[in-house]
Amino acid sequence: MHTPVSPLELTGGSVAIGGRPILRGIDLTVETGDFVALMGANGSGKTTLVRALTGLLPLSAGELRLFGTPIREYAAWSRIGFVPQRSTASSGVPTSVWEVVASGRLTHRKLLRPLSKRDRAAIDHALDVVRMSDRRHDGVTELSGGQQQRVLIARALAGEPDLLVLDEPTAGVDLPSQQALADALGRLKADGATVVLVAHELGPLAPLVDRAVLMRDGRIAYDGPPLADHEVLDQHTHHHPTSTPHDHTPHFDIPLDRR
Ligand SMILES: Nc1ncnc2c1ncn2[C@@H]1O[C@H](COP(=O)(O)OP(=O)(O)OP(=O)(O)O)[C@@H](O)[C@H]1O
Repeated sequence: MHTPVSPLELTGGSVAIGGRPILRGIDLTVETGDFVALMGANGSGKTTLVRALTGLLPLSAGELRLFGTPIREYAAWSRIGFVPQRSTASSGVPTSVWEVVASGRLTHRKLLRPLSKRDRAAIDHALDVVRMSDRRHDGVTELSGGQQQRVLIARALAGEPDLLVLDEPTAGVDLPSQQALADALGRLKADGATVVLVAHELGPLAPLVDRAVLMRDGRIAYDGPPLADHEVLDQHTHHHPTSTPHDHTPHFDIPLDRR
């Protein structure tokens, strides 16, 4: 439960894709129990950073340690739960909510063994945390986008990770579902979970976030307590925060207090 080492420790981390530098010299340490939001404009490098942090993208420079172990020696992948961006819970094959969540236990199971009592308990608990227990027999395609996102979080939770990384869990999700997601993440936080999530806007997640890491052009521009809208604007830019995505104007539309 009490991990003496940092779940994530990236020093001087750089990533280049197709020879183009995308992340430059990132220093980021996440401690046990942190609830971190990676924020920033479109294209600032948030998704690339979470992919690098979870070992999905190689570093071109720098060092990454996961739970104290250098990435090249790291093997305990079941300690990390990853919910990728805008993933769909199903690809046309009718799959039940329970099956999707149960697939999150795969890293814990011996091949071809039936689910153990412990597996079933972890699956039930994960469904309960996201409040989807009563939908366990439904097909995932019958669910709203927000409910599907909760199922994907439950799938990651079923693996009982020590670190949960989520890429834009609230993107494209209606406000009541965002609130339901925030409630689920709030229950995890209350249990001492370590969470790193990408968020364009915090919305209902704002009260949970202890630390905001603001990305700008592949670098960390700010790392500290979440700032209110006007403070962010005062500190970083005088541009009105309505610039279009993928332009090169720095914009910090982080409506922490909106809604
Ligand atoms: N596979 C790739 N090939 C080429 N360029 C890429 C690739 N992945 C990301 N990039 C580029 O890297 C930069 C950072 O992208 P990234 O997706 O990390 O940003 P982001 O902050 O997550 O943006 P968004 O909010 O739009 O998801 C962008 O300029 C993007 O075009």
